[in-house]
Order: sequence, then structure tokens, then C-alpha cells
Amino acid sequence: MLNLGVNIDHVATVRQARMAAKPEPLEAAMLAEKAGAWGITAHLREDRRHMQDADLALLAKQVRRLNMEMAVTDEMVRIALELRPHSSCLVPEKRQELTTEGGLDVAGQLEKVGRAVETLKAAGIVVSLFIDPDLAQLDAAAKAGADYVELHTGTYSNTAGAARAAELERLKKAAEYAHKLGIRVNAGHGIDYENIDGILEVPHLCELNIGHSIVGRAIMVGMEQAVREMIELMKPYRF
Ligand SMILES: CC(=O)[C@@H](O)[C@H](O)COP(=O)(O)O
Ligand SMILES: NCC(=O)COP(=O)(O)O
Repeated sequence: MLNLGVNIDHVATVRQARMAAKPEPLEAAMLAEKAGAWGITAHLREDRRHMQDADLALLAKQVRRLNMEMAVTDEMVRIALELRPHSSCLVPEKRQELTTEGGLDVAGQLEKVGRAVETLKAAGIVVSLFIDPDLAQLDAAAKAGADYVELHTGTYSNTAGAARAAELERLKKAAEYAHKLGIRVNAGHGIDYENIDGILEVPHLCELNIGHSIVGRAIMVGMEQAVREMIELMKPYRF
């Protein structure tokens, strides 16, 4: 069964556009769960451009499974230890980025990432590392003790033709390699209603984390229908 994690960051983007009280991420999360979402993902960025600390505190209390996306910083580890989400996904962050631009460099900062993984796991939090589909990064993720890796599908999503086909092969090889290492595999970033069919060819996937395309669709048809449509597209997954 391939699960859907709905990232509700951009519900908060709409709210923050006016620094208003609505739309509320929690209401979106409830509707997503009602429509069948397995988990809810929320990214508390250092610059708080969308999700706010109060959002994460509410979500941690009220949703079935909160996946807190966070940079590998003392501040975010402290907040995660306070909130105790179901899982934390460690991601790279640059203040000037429009959105996440690539995977976390675990291999280049193994001791720092390993310490964060150990601290979070000791608090009972499932830990995922958001990485490129790169075998050296997978080896490092195994050394860091991660429960999951989330393969960055941004390059796949942002390319077409032969480049997309080549990236899809990288994703398939990385998923097979992670499986051999005994690490469970998720995937996410830029997946939408049109490009998801290729992602369904990647073996051993546990969960897809999808946000921007679902929130965009929800503006047209509502969150429940947007989530149901994505779950319907995921049904042919047969690994
Ligand atoms: C790590 C990832 O790919 C996304 O989940 C991340 O949340 C993207 O950042 P924004 O949500 O700020 O676009
Ligand atoms: N980690 C990926 C995620 O949570 C959603 O990314 P996107 O679908 O908003 O690009």
C-alpha cells in the first residue's frame, strides 16, 4: 500500500500573504485526513515564510501522523523534541531559495546529521532524511541511522523527455539500493497529477509526500476532492 502524506505548507502561504487568520492549515489537515491522507507534512522553515510555530504545535496535537520537515539546526531539534511529531524529515534550507532545491548533504556532514538523528530517535520520533537519489548519500543515511530516506523527486519533476527518463532511472536504482540497505523509502517534491505516473514505477516506496500540486488543485475543487483525486492516481502501485 503506497501512502500519501499531504504537505500543507502552502495553505499557510495563502494566509501569510495577508498575515491573516485564514485559511487555517489545521482545517486543511483535517480535510486531507478525512479524504484518506495517511500523514500530514509541515515544514517549519527558519524564516517562517509559511508555517508558524503555533501551526506546528496545533498540528502535533490534532493530526494522526505529523511529519515535521526541518533543517538540521539546534533550534529545530529543540522544537521537535517539544512537539514530538510522529516523524521528522531533515531537509536542507537556504533562506534565498524559492523552494527546496535538492537533497540534504548527509555524506558531507555525517557527524552533525547523525547526532540529530540519534537525538530525535531517542525521543521516539521516526527520522527521515530528504536526499537526492545518490548512492553515496544513501550509504551516509544508513550510517546516520535514519529510519527512512525521502528521495528528492524535484529534478524528475522539473525536467522532461530524456532528462526526466534518466532521473527516473536514478530514482529506481536508488530505491532498490536503499531497500538492500534496509532503509525504508519515501519520495517527494514537485509530484503532481500529471507526472505521478512515472513515480509509480519506482519500487519499494512507502509514502509519497505531495503538497504544492494538491493545494493548488484544492483552490479549484476543495481539499477533500484534491486529495481523493491524488489517492486514486496512486492506486495502480503494485510493488
Ligand atoms: C523538502 C521538500 O521538498 C518540501 O517538502 C519542502 O517543504 C519544500 O519547501 P516549501 O514547502 O517551502 O516549498
Ligand atoms: N517533501 C516533499 C513535500 O513534502 C511536498 O513537496 P511539494 O509537493 O510541495 O513540492
